[in-house]
Amino acid sequence: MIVGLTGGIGSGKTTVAQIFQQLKVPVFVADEESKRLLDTDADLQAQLVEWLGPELIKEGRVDRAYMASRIFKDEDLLKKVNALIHPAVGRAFQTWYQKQEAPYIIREAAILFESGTHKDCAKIIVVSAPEELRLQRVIKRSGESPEQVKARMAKQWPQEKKEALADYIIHNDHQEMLIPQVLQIHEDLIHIANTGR
Ligand SMILES: CC(C)(COP(=O)(O)OP(=O)(O)OC[C@H]1O[C@@H](n2cnc3c(N)ncnc32)[C@H](O)[C@@H]1O)[C@@H](O)C(=O)NCCC(=O)NCCS
Ligand SMILES: Nc1ncnc2c1ncn2[C@@H]1O[C@H](COP(=O)(O)OP(=O)(O)OP(=O)(O)O)[C@@H](O)[C@H]1O
Repeated sequence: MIVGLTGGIGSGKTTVAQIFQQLKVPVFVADEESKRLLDTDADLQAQLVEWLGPELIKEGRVDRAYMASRIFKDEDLLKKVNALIHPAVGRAFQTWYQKQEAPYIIREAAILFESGTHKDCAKIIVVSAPEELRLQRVIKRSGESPEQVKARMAKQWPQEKKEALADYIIHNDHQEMLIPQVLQIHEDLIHIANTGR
């Protein structure tokens, strides 16, 4: 059974995914696979250089900060990049998924809904946190400016739209503890995987 895990930038998906991993639930992380492809797929790199220019490659690797500075302010470019990378990530997921034997697995992606991937998921978990807190977390983690982080946020669905389609919502706002929320969802998912309801 495929369970989608999503939430806007800085909501805490990765933190939640790590708790599921500790419960021995296999987790596929779309951001990580996307990074691996950027570093290793020569055809993908060549196409990106064509669109973004030779400045994209620094010391043999994709300059991620440069790529972010270009794609999140250019709607057409972002669409093209998404259309190039997302199918490749989807293929990697299928290869990975074939090998899994756990009752359920987690597919983590920031843009699960935006990319249409939610359609492959039996259940969906959305991690939510107030926008200001998400903004501060990401600025602290990445050193990007508020404007840069807001540009990425603007390319993602609003949190309320995601919450409306969620089977489970995890609140990561310092009001509720994360681990008990994850444990309860895990128990429920194991039950569904074993009984079909
Ligand atoms: C532009 C890149 C190189 C910037 O790398 P960086 O290390 O700064 O960010 P990272 O990949 O860790 O992503 C951090 C967060 O940015 C947001 N984000 C990334 N890509 C996108 C996108 N295409 N649309 C909206 N938000 C995005 C997500 O919230 C994500 O969790 C990278 O994000 C990228 O290659 N994006 C395009 C491919 C993509 O969609 N990847 C994400 C899922 S497959
Ligand atoms: N409950 C929390 N308490 C304190 N810090 C937190 C909490 N949740 C997340 N953070 C921190 O906020 C930052 C963003 O969290 P995380 O990386 O899990 O978010 P994400 O949703 O995966 O973001 P992205 O979409 O950018 O990948 C991280 O630096 C993380 O350590």
